[in-house]
Amino acid sequence: MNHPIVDTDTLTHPAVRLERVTKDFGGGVLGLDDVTAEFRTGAITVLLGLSGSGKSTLLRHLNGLHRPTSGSVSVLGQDVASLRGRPLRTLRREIAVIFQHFNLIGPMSVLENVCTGRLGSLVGPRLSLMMYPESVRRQALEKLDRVGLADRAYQRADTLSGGQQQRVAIARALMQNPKILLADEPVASLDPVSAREVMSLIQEISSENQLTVISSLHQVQLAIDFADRIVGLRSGRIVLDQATEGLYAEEASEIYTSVSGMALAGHGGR
Ligand SMILES: Nc1ncnc2c1ncn2[C@@H]1O[C@H](COP(=O)(O)OP(=O)(O)OP(=O)(O)O)[C@@H](O)[C@H]1O
Repeated sequence: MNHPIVDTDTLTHPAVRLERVTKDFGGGVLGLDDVTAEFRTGAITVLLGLSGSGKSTLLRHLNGLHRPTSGSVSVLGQDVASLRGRPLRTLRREIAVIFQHFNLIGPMSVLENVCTGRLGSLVGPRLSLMMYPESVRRQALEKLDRVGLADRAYQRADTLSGGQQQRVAIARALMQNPKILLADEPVASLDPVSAREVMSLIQEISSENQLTVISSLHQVQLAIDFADRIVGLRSGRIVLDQATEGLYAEEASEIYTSVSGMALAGHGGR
């Protein structure tokens, strides 16, 4: 009997669900304010919003770096806030994170940096390339090849351009074989061409691996071009939740108006 290749149960259930999540940082600051949202398996969702609107706070709830003051966060069917120790580490292996500043170890080779993506599942310190099992080094080379940088494997990471460094960070993330990729302003430090290349790579990888991507961004146009859905935050609340299909460039500034609560400069700002 043939078994289905795609796990339909996984596809129909959201990878992530937040239910009435509030994060009170004290002093009257609500990082999140009664947020309810679902993030579908294999979809790319972009979080938009002004600085301080709660995008990073939301992302940090998904891998247990923040715990909600009230409400619940379910990731891959698990209640994140109830996890500690090993079960939390196990869940975190399913969740890769990439950052604005790439977080590579500059003096180390590109290949060594990619190998560190497997550190969570290896026992003992791995300080040099030769200390990684051959299978890990081979896998790292494959991931580098996937992001188009196999020819840079033995170069120091800090000699690469910003766009290339982010692609190395994506290769490192892929070493976890993650189910979820959290991207905290992944292209904020890049020029517009490199930014599009990185977003395009994330889109391809998401579709190849049914990878659920949740990314904060500041560029509405990139969100429209590369995401399935936009979630807008303002003062910790969701003020917009919209599929990008059929959304046109002219609507971009309108979206930002809803997210920021003010019109963009040059578009009738008050
Ligand atoms: N650890 C913390 N302690 C106290 N307040 C915090 C903490 N982390 C975030 N905040 C506050 O919560 C609110 C949301 O911050 P957050 O970093 O999530 O915003 P953001 O949308 O990611 O901003 P940016 O685009 O600048 O990264 C802000 O008012 C911020 O000052």
